[in-house]
Amino acid sequence: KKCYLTGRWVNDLGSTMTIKILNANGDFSGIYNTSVSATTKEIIPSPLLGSQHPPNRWNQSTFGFTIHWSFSDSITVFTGQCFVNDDGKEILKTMWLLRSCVDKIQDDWKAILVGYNEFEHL
Ligand SMILES: O=C(O)CCCC[C@@H]1SC[C@H]2[C@@H]1NC(=O)N2C(=O)OCc1ccccc1
Repeated sequence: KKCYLTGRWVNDLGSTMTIKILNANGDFSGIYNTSVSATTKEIIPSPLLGSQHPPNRWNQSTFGFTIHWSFSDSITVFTGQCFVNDDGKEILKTMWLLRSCVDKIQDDWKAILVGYNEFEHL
């Protein structure tokens, strides 16, 4: 059983994403709907662009994507791997780096958050 990135995913925080394959070298795009916010701004869907190892090696492929948040000045980069677990379910194990926009360089130290999330196919 192979793990295909295309389609809809939900993570342990309840955030969802939809991935569509762009081309044969594994580039993809999609939409990310986060369910958690560090801001008071209204959360809206945000575009993502990414790439994964060549489709001819779909099984357990590694990938990365960037989310250009539509409701903040932050950028988040995810990286992970697509696994099929013992029950035959497709799981994305990911970690991300969030770069939030700080007002001055002296605040650069507090501009990065790191996180990890597991996604299941919807
Ligand atoms: O979505 C998931 O399930 C995993 C990712 C975690 C939530 C992401 S981090 C960047 C973005 C999303 N939520 C949020 O408030 N964001 C944001 O950009 O807020 C602006 C901000 C961030 C940090 C500090 C202050 C403001």
